[in-house]
Amino acid sequence: MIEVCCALIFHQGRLLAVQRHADTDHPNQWEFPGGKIEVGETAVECIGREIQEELGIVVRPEAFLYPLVHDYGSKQVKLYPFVCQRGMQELCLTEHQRYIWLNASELGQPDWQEADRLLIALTRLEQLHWFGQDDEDGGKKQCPAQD
Ligand SMILES: Nc1nc2c([nH]c(=O)n2[C@@H]2O[C@H](COP(=O)(O)OP(=O)(O)OP(=O)(O)O)[C@@H](O)[C@H]2O)c(=O)[nH]1
Repeated sequence: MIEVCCALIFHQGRLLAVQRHADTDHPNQWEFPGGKIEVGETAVECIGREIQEELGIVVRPEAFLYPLVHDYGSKQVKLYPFVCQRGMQELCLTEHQRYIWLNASELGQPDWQEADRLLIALTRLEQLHWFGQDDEDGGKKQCPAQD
């Protein structure tokens, strides 16, 4: 079982999704930023490290959702989803090809990895109260190349 933390990062009431590169497992599919928990690391430490590495930002975990186990056939993944608010730094991708900010009604549109599609459906993600909420930095800081 691969234990993976992922971040549901909200900003101005929208949720961040990132797209995997074409040359990875699950090419071009969408997921939440995150990665595998390393030996000796807590889940909270993992999510902080992964988000710093992948997006170059510091996030503040606010809540966690029930973990979800999914069997891809070739691997079993246990996904630990953390709800986070975005920090103040610019968002710049190091391990994904694109990002998008989704509102609740757009959650079904990306071609998600299977575990993420299940997470969205089973937890009724569109009902999270963070959708539609504003946050403090007014959305001014974004990586220019991604706008
Ligand atoms: N980061 C992330 N990984 C996810 C999500 N959903 C999901 O099934 N996964 C799976 O969890 C694992 C996360 O691994 P990783 O981020 O550390 O590294 P990776 O994609 O290069 O995977 P790999 O080392 O197995 O090739 C992958 O097997 C990926 O397919 C998600 O929302 N975020």
